[in-house]
Amino acid sequence: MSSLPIINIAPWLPQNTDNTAREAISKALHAACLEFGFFYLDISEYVDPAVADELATLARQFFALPQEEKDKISLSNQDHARGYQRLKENVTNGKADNHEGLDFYRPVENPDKSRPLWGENQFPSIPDFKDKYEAWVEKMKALGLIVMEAMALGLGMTPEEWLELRSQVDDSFWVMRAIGYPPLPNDSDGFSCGAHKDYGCLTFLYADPTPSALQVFLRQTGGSVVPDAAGLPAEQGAEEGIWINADPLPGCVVCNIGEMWEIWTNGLYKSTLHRVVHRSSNYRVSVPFFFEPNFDARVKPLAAANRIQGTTGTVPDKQPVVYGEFLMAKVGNNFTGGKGRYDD
Ligand SMILES: O=C(O)CCC(=O)C(=O)O
Ligand SMILES: [Fe+2]
Repeated sequence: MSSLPIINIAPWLPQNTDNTAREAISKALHAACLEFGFFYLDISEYVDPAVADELATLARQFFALPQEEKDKISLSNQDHARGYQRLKENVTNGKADNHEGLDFYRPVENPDKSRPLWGENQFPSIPDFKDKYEAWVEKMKALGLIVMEAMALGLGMTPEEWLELRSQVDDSFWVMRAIGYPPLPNDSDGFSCGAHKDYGCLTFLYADPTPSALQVFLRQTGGSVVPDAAGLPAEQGAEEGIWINADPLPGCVVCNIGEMWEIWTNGLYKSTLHRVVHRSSNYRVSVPFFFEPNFDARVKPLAAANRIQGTTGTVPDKQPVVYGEFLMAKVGNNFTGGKGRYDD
């Protein structure tokens, strides 16, 4: 059992126009982001859950291929970001993660694989794979804008303020991943995926039904400091709280906010640590979609957040970032030290 809220996005779908219902959802999003930074988003009225299942099945087919087949679309053929990444190639907090992955990013004009992040996506030659994944990307991009608008209202933004925020996310530099997790060996002191915060805007995670794999760190004053936090940035490692399971729920994606929301809200909303510890005997598959700001978006504290904070005292403004520069700094390590995307 977990205590993360379940929020149904249905009232915000274009065909539904009941403003009272929309406001209630926006309030629920605001409360969830203040308290957890994580929630279940019920999208069963938006997509047929069978479509998400198909993505997991396709990913499973790919990961089941012989190693040399998978290596044919290795990220080292490209910009070291787009493509297949072997088991344990990703490193978080100094430890190899017990997963393999396949990453796709927003296509770029004039691709150049010698430039970080600027190469071309590589799709497996499994029938339907490319079409089904591209269709999901389109669905999730549209969902990103819907959730952002609902959150803007929850934060008390005016329609004009929303339009300005919308212009920062309307050409999202999105990332789509398929991740394959063999069981973590019992004697391993590592993680399937080490504790990290997502660095962008909104993550929509669909995972197969495997329970007790994804864990979310609930901040609780008086709880113990982050266990197993070795290697985390000090201010994160010093947070107090407990780990809870965020098991998949039918019809829902697990949604969490990334570090860009911390900046937009000047720390009012916190991006939350999570990790994967998969010790059951099956091969687990998850397919997160990362809805991110535009590459050139200048992300800075929003006036609406300052209005809320103004009532509780003065909070120093967080430093603005240009999303693309922030992203390059995050993944830049991949290209030099062979470090992974979750490393700070
Ligand atoms: O596989 C999961 O459940 C979570 C993956 C994750 O946190 C990520 O890719 O950022
Ligand atoms: Fe994550």
